[in-house]
Amino acid sequence: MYRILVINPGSTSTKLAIFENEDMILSETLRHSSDELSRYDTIFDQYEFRKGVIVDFLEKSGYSIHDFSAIVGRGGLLSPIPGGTYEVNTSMIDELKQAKYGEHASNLGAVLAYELARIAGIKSYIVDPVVVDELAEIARLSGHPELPRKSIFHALNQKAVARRAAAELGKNYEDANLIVVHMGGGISVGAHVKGKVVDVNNALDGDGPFTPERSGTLPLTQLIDLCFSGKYSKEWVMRRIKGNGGLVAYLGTNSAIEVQKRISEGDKKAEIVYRAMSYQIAKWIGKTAAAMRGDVDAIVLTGGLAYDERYMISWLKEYVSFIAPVFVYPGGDEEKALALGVLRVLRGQEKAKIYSKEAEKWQKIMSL
Ligand SMILES: Nc1ncnc2c1ncn2[C@@H]1O[C@H](COP(=O)(O)OP(=O)(O)O)[C@@H](O)[C@H]1O
Ligand SMILES: CCCC(=O)OP(=O)(O)O
Repeated sequence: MYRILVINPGSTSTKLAIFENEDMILSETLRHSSDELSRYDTIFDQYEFRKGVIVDFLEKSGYSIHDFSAIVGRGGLLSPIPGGTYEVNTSMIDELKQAKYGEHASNLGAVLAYELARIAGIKSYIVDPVVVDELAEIARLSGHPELPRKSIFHALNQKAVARRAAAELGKNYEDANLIVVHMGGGISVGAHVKGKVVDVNNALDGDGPFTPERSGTLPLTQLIDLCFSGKYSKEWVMRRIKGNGGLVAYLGTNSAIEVQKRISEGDKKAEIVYRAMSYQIAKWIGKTAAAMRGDVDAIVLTGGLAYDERYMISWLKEYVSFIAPVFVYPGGDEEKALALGVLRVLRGQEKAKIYSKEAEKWQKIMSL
């Protein structure tokens, strides 16, 4: 029997789980408020805080770090690579620590898994990191050659729930056309065409609907004016669009649970802002349906916000049900997908990929 520790750092949460083979025997989600996270200047500054959450979880549940066969973390901002299970290595860790490809909580997944695995003398892995890139050539153009579009999204959960939806439709994932919408701290809307995510908004960098903590796409020239007004630093502007944008900017909270409560108590501003977020998500779904020429088998809604049947899900259904049937998978399958990715490697069904080799191969293909 293999016992696997799963570490999933999100922008608003840390999710932990313990698997014995395919079975999840324990799990916990710790939610982090924007105030709590605003104490840290960089993602790496959160390392001790997030590690403390894991140590507490293990202590509470009576496990030691020596009880595991392997540790798997959510994969962060690396060079673009194909999907799969990767063994964590030092070149990956160096890039994540330096935030070479940007700052996001998922950068801590590999680092935490690696450091804890080192103590236990076992291996650590990541699966389908946020930089999985399957974009169609046409989707890479932004409107200016110096600013190509990038594939940064909830690849792990998008792929996992897309397979679940395809199975529900009686199809193989490789034969299905799906729009998958992950709604967490960030929001990504992916066009899954026959097993590949051929288009998706960059969920991290100012592209897409606004989210619990991000601004999404902003009016471009107004943003440029703000940046050059002389009043703000680059760091300040970055913070305003990532971490302090979206619900945090309008309502002072990254918690949709809190926003729902305010709406049910009659708070009109909370209702307008939350409705605007659903309206923007719906517009991205419509735009993605057009990119798929309307050939959509199902729309899949997932992530933390998909628990909100009363407002978010019912509003979205009003807007987009005309496109295709809507499946709702609240939360998602991230922890299971991480554990299964590692199990395939431990059982010898798949070889773990090597990060630098895959990144190099990808770069060669892209420069053809
Ligand atoms: N039961 C729920 N009802 C409504 N919103 C929820 C619920 N659970 C979580 N959320 C909201 O989902 C968002 C976080 O989603 P999640 O997928 O856990 O994000 P992340 O992994 O980015 O931290 C938060 O705004 C949180 O308040
Ligand atoms: C970096 C893209 C994935 C993302 O936005 O994750 P969170 O929802 O955890 O912030």
